[in-house]
Amino acid sequence: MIVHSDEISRDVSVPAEAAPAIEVRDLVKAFYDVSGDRITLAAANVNFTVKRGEFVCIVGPSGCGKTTVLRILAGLEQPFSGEFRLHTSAQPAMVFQEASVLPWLTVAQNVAFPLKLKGVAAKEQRARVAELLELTGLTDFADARPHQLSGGMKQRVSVARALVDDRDILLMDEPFGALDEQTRLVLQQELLRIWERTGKTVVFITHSVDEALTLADRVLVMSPRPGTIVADLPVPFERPRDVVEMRRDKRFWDLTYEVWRLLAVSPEH
Ligand SMILES: Nc1ncnc2c1ncn2[C@@H]1O[C@H](COP(=O)(O)OP(=O)(O)OP(=O)(O)O)[C@@H](O)[C@H]1O
Repeated sequence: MIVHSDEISRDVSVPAEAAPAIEVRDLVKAFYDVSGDRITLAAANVNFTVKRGEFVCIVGPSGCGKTTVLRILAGLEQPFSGEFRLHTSAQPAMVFQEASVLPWLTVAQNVAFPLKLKGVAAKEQRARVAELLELTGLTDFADARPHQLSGGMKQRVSVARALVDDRDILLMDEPFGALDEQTRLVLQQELLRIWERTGKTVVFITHSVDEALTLADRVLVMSPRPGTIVADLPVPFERPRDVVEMRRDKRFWDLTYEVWRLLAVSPEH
């Protein structure tokens, strides 16, 4: 889907002076094995800040601790040491690599689920779900069950559900990693359009350098395990972005090379 500039309802550039939404300081995470005598150091001295309304991608080799950092931010893991602050009153919303849809519910019921848990009135639920189905292109599939959907559509349901109760921070762990390249590109464009409209703060993990440069305001590069941030690269492309057109820009390939070089020279542990 091509985004036209008149569809954009807000200025999508993040002002340099924007307040921080997420602050991570000297974060360390270790896991103990069942006998408690062997530890795996998953992340070491992780430091970064994400501004309000910013889209930040984290890339790094497999096992370097990306998911661990995200799970700590989501409150699903405790850090070993260090600290983090989320400047928001609500828990962040999370989208995982595997679309976590409930197979016995329809698309609309899946999206409504967080509102139902909160006891939101039925009329308000219906209005909000209709809005999110529209935003994610699922209106015609409101009554479908997950087994009738493609992988990309299931992931759209996960994104809609993560946005339905309007939390400020969205944490995304390789949400498009299991999809084919073409579906992935379509969903990247749609995610950008949604982000441009909603102004969420997004932290997005990916193995794909290409995906990170397509989406992010900044790319954080992690070293191999125990992962730490080795580079924090601004991505200069103007917004709104067209995920296909931006590949004509030489800066895209220069940055791709730079990130790959950083990933290649990170010392193996
Ligand atoms: N619950 C756990 N118990 C023990 N070790 C764990 C646990 N969770 C993660 N680890 C270890 O921590 C390290 C970092 O894992 P993590 O899943 O954060 O990496 P990742 O960068 O997200 O990897 P990938 O890109 O392959 O998904 C790995 O060595 C992993 O085996």
